Amino acid sequence: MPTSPLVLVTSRSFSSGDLDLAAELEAVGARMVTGPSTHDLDALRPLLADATAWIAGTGPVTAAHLDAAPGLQIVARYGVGYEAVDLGAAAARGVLVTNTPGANTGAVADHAVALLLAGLRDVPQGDRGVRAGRWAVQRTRELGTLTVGIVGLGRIGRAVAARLSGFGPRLLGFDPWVPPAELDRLGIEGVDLDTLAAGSDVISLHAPGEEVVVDARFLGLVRPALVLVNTARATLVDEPALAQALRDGRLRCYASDVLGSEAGDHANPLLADDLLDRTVLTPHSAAQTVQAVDGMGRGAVDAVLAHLRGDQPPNLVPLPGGPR
Ligand SMILES: NC(=O)C1=CN([C@@H]2O[C@H](COP(=O)(O)OP(=O)(O)OC[C@H]3O[C@@H](n4cnc5c(N)ncnc54)[C@H](O)[C@@H]3O)[C@@H](O)[C@H]2O)C=CC1
Ligand SMILES: O=C(O)C(=O)COP(=O)(O)O
Repeated sequence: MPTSPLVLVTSRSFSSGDLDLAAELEAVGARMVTGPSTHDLDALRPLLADATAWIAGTGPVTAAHLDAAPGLQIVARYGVGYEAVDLGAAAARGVLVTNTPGANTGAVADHAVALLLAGLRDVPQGDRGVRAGRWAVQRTRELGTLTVGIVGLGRIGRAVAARLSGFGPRLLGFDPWVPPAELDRLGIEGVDLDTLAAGSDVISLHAPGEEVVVDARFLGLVRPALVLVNTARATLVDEPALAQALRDGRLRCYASDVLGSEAGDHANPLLADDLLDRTVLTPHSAAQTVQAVDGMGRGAVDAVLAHLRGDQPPNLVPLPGGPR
């Protein structure tokens, strides 16, 4: 192990759970520094210059970040999604990448159901109305009578399906990498994306944010009463097209934990005042439970400690051109 390796931490909630992870790093002689979770390159440059390991938040990890970190050996994503990490650039520089699969599955699945029900049953509108002295109600629909489409049937998508099965809706699913027989076993009808778009009253997104799924074409297929739930990534959605579709009444509600402009940028089209009653938004908080924060921290620190010991870290993300 190099003398006193520097571990850069840029996740919002590292060590805010019950574990003292900073102490675990210090116990092996590592020094820990923290940087902004936005991964602002200018702010990170002086910290990256000396870093051996980077416990990274959801911000971008680009070739420029890696070039600013000549001694960096491992990027341990604190969390699951790694679409913002330039894997090709990491591979080219011999930098390992890990993530923490499963650490926040329950937290995010719970949150998806919370957003789904809030959007379906007008919970935020009701709250605002009561506070303003308005007790007017709109009829809403019961989840058990509806069809829910789940895009992405990995850990979180399946956990959402399991939670929803208690409510009794029909479940449709789209995931090109899960065989139809496997979906059958989970009580989910496997369909193509267009069938899911046209046939669902609620759609919940659980695919990685590597490509746009909800684009203008998709929005042209959906039902006017649709509640669209996104606890995955903003990059799955064409946000300007979605804002326009909500405005035109082509779907009922967007309930989302993720926005293209996070951390206080009010320029996002979905934050327009006239869409207040058609959106339910949370601040990327789906994974922020005590259990998930500990799980993500545990996973990231275990990866860094294994690497510093000279062992293969758990949960290596396959890199382009690599063996896995
Ligand atoms: N809001 C938050 O705080 C959190 C968000 N996430 C996001 O949720 C995503 C899913 O997480 P997990 O279920 O743990 O990952 P996972 O890797 O277990 O599942 C992802 C599934 O999506 C499928 N998939 C890939 N491309 C697809 C496509 N184009 N259409 C449909 N399915 C596709 C894969 O085959 C896989 O089954 C993560 O990639 C991450 O971006 C994850 C945790 C916390
Ligand atoms: O696991 C993921 O991919 C997440 O999005 C978690 O994000 P967070 O650690 O809550 O900023």
